[in-house]
Amino acid sequence: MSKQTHSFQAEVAQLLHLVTHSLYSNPDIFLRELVSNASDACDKLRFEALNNSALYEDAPELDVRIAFDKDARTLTITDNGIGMSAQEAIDHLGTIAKSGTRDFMSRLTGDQKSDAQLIGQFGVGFYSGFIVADKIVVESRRAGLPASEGVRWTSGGSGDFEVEAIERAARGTSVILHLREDKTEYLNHWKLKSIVGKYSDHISLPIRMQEEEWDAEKGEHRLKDEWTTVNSANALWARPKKDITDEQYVEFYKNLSYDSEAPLSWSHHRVEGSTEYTQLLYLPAKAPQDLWNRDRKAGIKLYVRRVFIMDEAEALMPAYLRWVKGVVDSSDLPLNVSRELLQESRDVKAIREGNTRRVLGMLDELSKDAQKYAAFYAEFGAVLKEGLGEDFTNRDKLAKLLRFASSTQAEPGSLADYKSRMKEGQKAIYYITADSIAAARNSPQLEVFRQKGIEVLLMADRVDEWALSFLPEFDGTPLQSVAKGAVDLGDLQDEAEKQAAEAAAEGFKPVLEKLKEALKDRVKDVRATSRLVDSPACLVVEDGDYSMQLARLLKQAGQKAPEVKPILEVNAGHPLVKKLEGNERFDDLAHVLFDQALLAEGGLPEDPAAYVRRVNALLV
Ligand SMILES: Nc1ncnc2c1ncn2[C@@H]1O[C@H](COP(=O)(O)OP(=O)(O)OP(=O)(O)O)[C@@H](O)[C@H]1O
Repeated sequence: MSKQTHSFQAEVAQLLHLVTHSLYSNPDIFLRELVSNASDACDKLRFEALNNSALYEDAPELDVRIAFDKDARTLTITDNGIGMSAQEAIDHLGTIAKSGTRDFMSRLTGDQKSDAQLIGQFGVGFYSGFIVADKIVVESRRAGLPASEGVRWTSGGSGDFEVEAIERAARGTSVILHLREDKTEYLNHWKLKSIVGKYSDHISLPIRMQEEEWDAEKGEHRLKDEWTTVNSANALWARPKKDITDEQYVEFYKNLSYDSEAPLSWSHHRVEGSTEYTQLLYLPAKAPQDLWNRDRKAGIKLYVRRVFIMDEAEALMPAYLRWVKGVVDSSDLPLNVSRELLQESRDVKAIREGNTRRVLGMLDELSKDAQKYAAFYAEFGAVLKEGLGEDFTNRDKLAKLLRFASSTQAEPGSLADYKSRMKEGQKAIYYITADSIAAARNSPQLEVFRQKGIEVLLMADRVDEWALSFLPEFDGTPLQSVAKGAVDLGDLQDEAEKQAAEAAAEGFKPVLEKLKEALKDRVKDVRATSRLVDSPACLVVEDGDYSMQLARLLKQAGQKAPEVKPILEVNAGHPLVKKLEGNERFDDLAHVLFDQALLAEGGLPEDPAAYVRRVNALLV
């Protein structure tokens, strides 16, 4: 075959024009693309050789070699993979077949700056070479063809390319980049090695380079003869599970997470079906410092066919699982997928759902070991609750994983445990939120529950009230805050008690009216209650209102919180309340009653000095 000149397909010409006329946010990506092509070519050879081992010729060990020549200003990426015939070189390097690049082209705006940015994110396969080179020569021989059927493809990246036959003994492909004037930085061992380390470390083939040594006579660096492997050549997740030891899993986790502690557990699966990917997910033992930062990116690295694409691929894990570490390696996504595309992709959605299911499954498994699970929960329990508001599909699974302190139990337990201890006739799961578990445990609102031996869950995490608002029921039983609305213990309160309470309330009405008048600026209502036993009064809010505690939290966080006016509930049987009737210091007593209820509930009197003055006046 003599030298032939071919024109690029129109789209390629358009793409090349862009590549050669733009500035790049990240020129390093060309090496990732070319190494990935080289690795794909080796995968293809391996596959074809399954039925025809002669294709390996006398070189069964596959690798990728990166070499540079400072004098010639060339950088060469060589593989001993499948190679290309002359026709394949014309077809594959002259047209665009892959969907990713077509998609990329369709997103071009014509505005040079934004298009250049797009290229940086995408990478455009083989043509990325023109980011750094003004001429590319590809020499190749397809496995199985004789040495005389080699091909040389040459292009300056404008409208056309040349193809000629060459003699090539070695099977596979060399891509020779003639570097642009301003791209001398890539003629540097260290620079190339660091790009490989960053983007191609987990390519499972060895990527080899020649080490440099100092030639004192000539006063310059000289390349050594032997080739050393510069990547770890070890995509752990791509290996069969049975070949990986626990130590190797742990070591990989430490590299991945920079965590010095071993993970609690891990899960490694190849997911098959309409979306195919490998997931290797780890549950860390300790929460990171910035766990609470919801802007913190997820701990998942995304690979496409073992080529590193991005860190912190937040689209692959919901925010409430942002602390899970791991790797997802997709077989379906295009290599040049961008963060923007990730958000839209159906495959990514399927992967996220698969990851979520897997993590919840791992947690379910972990929860069978109460001690281990308690240690996990102490670190991550609170952030897990965010999922109630975030992931409705998995709400029931998530609810089963939650643990709460309880007014009657020494150790935190699950909602299912609570249900198994519910009293005959009890219709709700009762809970209280407060600033601390101690404050919740000693809250006056709990008195009647304690008297009747009814368990109440105690909650003191910041997210509790918000999260619980998304969990109206568990396994058919409603959840009810004991600090909201009137307390109705239903069948747990006997008829005689109810009637006695109503009668007492009737006789007590004039006092209630006076209290309402005295405290009209501070309360929404004043009413008699049967929820108190030892305390004279307590504060509650209406169903649907923010609790006083949540309003305080929001205020502390500098957020706008609606003004919550509480309801003062008083215990008509308490000696202090009995003293109110006809008392000449009614007004002072009323305010003290209110401020004490506020204190008991974790708040502070609006005017502490006035409170102290009133108490002192009553004491003398
Ligand atoms: N080193 C190589 N050995 C053999 N064939 C190659 C090599 N590099 C490129 N090719 C051929 O050229 C084609 C185009 O390469 P390009 O990088 O533009 O896209 P791609 O590799 O198909 O897409 P993607 O990078 O998204 O997988 C490849 O599909 C392959 O057939």
